[in-house]
Amino acid sequence: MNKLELISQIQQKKSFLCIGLDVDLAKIPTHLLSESDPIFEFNKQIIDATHHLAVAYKPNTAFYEAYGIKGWVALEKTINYINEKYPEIFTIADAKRGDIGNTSTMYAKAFFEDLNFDSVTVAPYMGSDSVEPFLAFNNKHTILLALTSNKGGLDFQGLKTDNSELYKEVLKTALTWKNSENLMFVVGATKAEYFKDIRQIVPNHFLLVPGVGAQGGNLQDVCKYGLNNNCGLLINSSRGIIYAGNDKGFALKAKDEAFKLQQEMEQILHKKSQG
Ligand SMILES: O=C(O)c1cc(=O)[nH]c(=O)n1[C@@H]1O[C@H](COP(=O)(O)O)[C@@H](O)[C@H]1O
Repeated sequence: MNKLELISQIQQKKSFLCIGLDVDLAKIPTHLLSESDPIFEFNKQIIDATHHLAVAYKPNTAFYEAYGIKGWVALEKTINYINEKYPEIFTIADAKRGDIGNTSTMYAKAFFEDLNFDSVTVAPYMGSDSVEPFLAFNNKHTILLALTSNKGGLDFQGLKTDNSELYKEVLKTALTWKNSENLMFVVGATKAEYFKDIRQIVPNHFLLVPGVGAQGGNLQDVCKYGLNNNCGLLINSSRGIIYAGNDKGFALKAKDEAFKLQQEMEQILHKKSQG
């Protein structure tokens, strides 16, 4: 999917919501556990109930890898289901990869070619030749960790270099890499006060913003400086939406939570369009 298609979906749905499919068998409704593939069944019902409110889904691969082959099969079934039934939706493999060049190429093939995700999250720590193999894929997007939502995110990302903080150097340097137009950046919703500075360095790129909901990030605070003229934000909530209910009506509860965020987003987009 290209960026224009993503922007057009945001405009049509009046939403920039990304739903995180972080499936934990200990948290899903118990009646699903007798299904042959409880993880996929859970995802399918969540997706069917929320696809009109969300523009992206983000399975975090940890929640699938933890269940071995069965988990990986459920991940494959989930991405195939989204691509076949809701091809307009932007998909994110949250895998936080990055390695020496030839290894990164294989990671990129796994997520972009074999599984056919639109994007993958990547760590910048190993530098240009660990990220450029991902950027080489046409119409695929590499979402680079810039300033993460967790408390320890500042341990290294906030370190002062000779020039500025490390996360700012990551943003500036990444812009010089080949095919940098295929980049998006992760900035945590819990770091709303940093968005003004970040938008000065990357005014046009999309930012994936996790941390709304369970981690306490605030949508309005993020949007104050995070929005750009194309919206430029994908706001993720995982637990806050998918575990809103845990009985037979869980998908409807998830829909209600997604609807609340979508309504807030619609108002924010409307206000922005009024100047
Ligand atoms: O890359 C991510 O998506 C990510 C980056 C970050 O800085 N913080 C963060 O929470 N995430 C992921 O976003 C999701 C947040 O989930 P909830 O806190 O349940 O909404 C999880 O899958 C995290 O791994």
